[in-house]
Amino acid sequence: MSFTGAVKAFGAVRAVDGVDLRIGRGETVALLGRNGAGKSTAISLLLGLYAPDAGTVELFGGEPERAVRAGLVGAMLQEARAVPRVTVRELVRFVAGRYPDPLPLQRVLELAGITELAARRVDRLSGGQQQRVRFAVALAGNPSLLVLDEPTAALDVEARRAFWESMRAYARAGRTVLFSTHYLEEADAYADRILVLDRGRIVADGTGEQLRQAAGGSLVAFDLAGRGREGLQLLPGVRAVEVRGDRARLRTDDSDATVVALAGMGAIRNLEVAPASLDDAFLALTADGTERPDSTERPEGTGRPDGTDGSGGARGTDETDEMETV
Ligand SMILES: Nc1ncnc2c1ncn2[C@@H]1O[C@H](COP(=O)(O)OP(=O)(O)OP(=O)(O)O)[C@@H](O)[C@H]1O
Repeated sequence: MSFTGAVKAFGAVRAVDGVDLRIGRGETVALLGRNGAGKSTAISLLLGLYAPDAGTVELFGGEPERAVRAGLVGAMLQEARAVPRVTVRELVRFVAGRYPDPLPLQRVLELAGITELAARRVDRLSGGQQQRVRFAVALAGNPSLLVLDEPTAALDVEARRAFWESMRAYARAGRTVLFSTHYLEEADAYADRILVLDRGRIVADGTGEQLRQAAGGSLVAFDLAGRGREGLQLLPGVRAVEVRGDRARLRTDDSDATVVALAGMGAIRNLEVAPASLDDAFLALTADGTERPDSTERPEGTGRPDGTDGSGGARGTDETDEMETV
């Protein structure tokens, strides 16, 4: 799948604002971004629901619509209204029947965790149950690419865990999965690659670890014990300083150097060093302040992920042409 300079605007709002992107076969990719960042619009472009105003979007080497019609894509969108009167089984069977090589019905119901709901009417299910039915509908055709827009938004903790297990089982068989989410920990745990979208642009592209690095590798916290914050910003490695009450938190690229400098100042009361969380990374990447990289370039330290098997080393952008693209 590829986006090349893709733009989609609604009046003055550029919901997708010049996105360049390639996703290879077999990748599991998370799309992260604040409300209104452009995730759903990007997904709609990918599925051919919108045509780009500028640039191109390709799926399986051609127009998205063609790939969708050929049954290569299964999608779970945010606001599908339940079809009245049909049962879960009837709906899933109907959808599966429209694909050339569907999964067996029982398998779909099992993967979506709705075996016991099969005889129930779709329009009488709870929000979370309907969401699982939408997942079943997306899976039914055994698509090569699964696109999921906030798939776990209405799910309880148990259903969420079951959902991710099924998604993983599906992805393990070599399928490509693209999902959007607001849950950073889900992106970190289940995607090999995280794309952060902000105001219609991709501001980061890498593994969770790479994003954490890009945001500033570590957090160093200590008690100010009455001293001021002056000079902390200038300590080696420090990128950002936050003071709450008597406690200072420094985001640093080089925690060793920062700690040595703090020790030299005698500022080591209740000293703590912790890796930056993905939340920190996300906030740094999408904040309105100066910390946000204000171009479409990847922030330093991010790049294409090296996959999760640890065998391949980092994939440079210059190799992307060799990637087998969805
Ligand atoms: N059909 C539309 N008409 C007008 N504006 C739209 C339309 N769809 C999206 N937008 C605008 O485009 C921007 C991106 O919206 P989009 O739904 O893609 O964001 P999102 O990242 O999916 O947000 P959320 O996390 O809230 O679902 C927003 O400013 C939104 O208001």
